Amino acid sequence: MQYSEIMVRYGELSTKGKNRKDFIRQLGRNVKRSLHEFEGLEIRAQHDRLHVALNGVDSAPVIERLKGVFGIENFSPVIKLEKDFEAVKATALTMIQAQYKPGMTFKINTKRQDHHFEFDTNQINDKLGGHILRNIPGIDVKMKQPDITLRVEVRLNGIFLSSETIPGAGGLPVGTGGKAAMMISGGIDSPVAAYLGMKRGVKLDMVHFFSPPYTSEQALAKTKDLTSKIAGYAGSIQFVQVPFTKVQETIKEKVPEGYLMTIQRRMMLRITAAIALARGDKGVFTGESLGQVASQTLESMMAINDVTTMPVLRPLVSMDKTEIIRIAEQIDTYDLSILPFEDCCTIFTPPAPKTRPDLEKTRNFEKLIDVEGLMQEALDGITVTEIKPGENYMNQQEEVFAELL
Ligand SMILES: Nc1ncnc2c1ncn2[C@@H]1O[C@H](COP(=O)(O)OP(=O)(O)OP(=O)(O)O)[C@@H](O)[C@H]1O
Repeated sequence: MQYSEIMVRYGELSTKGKNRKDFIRQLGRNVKRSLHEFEGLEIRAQHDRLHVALNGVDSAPVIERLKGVFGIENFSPVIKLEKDFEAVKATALTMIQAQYKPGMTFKINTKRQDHHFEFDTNQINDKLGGHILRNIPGIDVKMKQPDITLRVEVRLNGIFLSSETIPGAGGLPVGTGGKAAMMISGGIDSPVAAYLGMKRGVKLDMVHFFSPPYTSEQALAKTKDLTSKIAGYAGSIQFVQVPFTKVQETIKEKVPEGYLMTIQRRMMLRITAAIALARGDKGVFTGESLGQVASQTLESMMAINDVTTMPVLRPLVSMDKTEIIRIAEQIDTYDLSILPFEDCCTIFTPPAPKTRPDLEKTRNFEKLIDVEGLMQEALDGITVTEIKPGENYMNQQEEVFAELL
């Protein structure tokens, strides 16, 4: 069916009073960015709804994209007709026929803005309902929770028909909640935490630590691919890669084994907080949850958090692994995450790290390394890449390997 426009209903932002205007403007920008390659679309963000005029563009791929934009409660593809009631009847029938399966019920729901139109609301409901009943044998009318609701809006500039309400991604438009740094590994959890952070309207810069030659180019490429998946919800994401080999080697050489992991994490958080500050980010997100591994006890979090006053946000803190995996599957990061590439943290983690590190001991052991010097060296080595949806870094790596062979 060739629709003329998609009508988008706002989510939570409608309750946000004075911020409403900013939210609508940001959502408009985000929708434009996510639909940028469809030529001919006209996007108008108005105070109650956002309209995407299709101007002949196929609605199916546009609908798929809109499903990933935060701040949208739901949306409906709409057909706009001139005020010709015969045409309205014919189109209404085609729309319901397209959705009808034996046993289904329907109702017509009319709103009339143009009070000069030849029929009033009840007449329109009756006439269209009768036309459907006569032409689709077996279909029944049901007022409460019918399977199909055909919405008819008689506006000043035409008659608008819609019969489908497609759920949106919910949440708040990315960008309305400020900006933060996200510590992303190649694992299952951090991409899910990133998704949940963005769902609350936060724009994220990804920060990733890698340790060549202990971690491979493929492991780095995999994390970039995960970022590309998440970028589908944000338009594009800045990926900050931080060389971490020297820090890890020094810690391994100088610090007692039980405290290796805690001090490594402190260095990671310190460096991330410095990057965040320099980029105007107001917090650090991680994929930690309570009680999964040694770094994720309250004692451990206290010993690690000690290095910064920036808020450290952990959207997964109370989730079970099965819940996290379910979201990873839904956002299509799971299959990538489980590819077996090494992470710099796991490589240098001793078999028995302290699960309840002591804060004073941690601070004292850390004095054995040159914190400032190592931090500066890592910061001097960072590379920033702009990552867009649909990019594929792992394949590029395979091509490089193929050339070398
Ligand atoms: N190489 C890395 N670069 C950036 N952040 C990292 C890195 N490794 C771990 N982190 C951060 O520390 C958090 C905890 O990592 P850890 O490996 O202990 O747990 P995890 O539950 O396996 O997390 P994930 O599945 O995200 O790797 C990660 O979610 C991420 O936020």
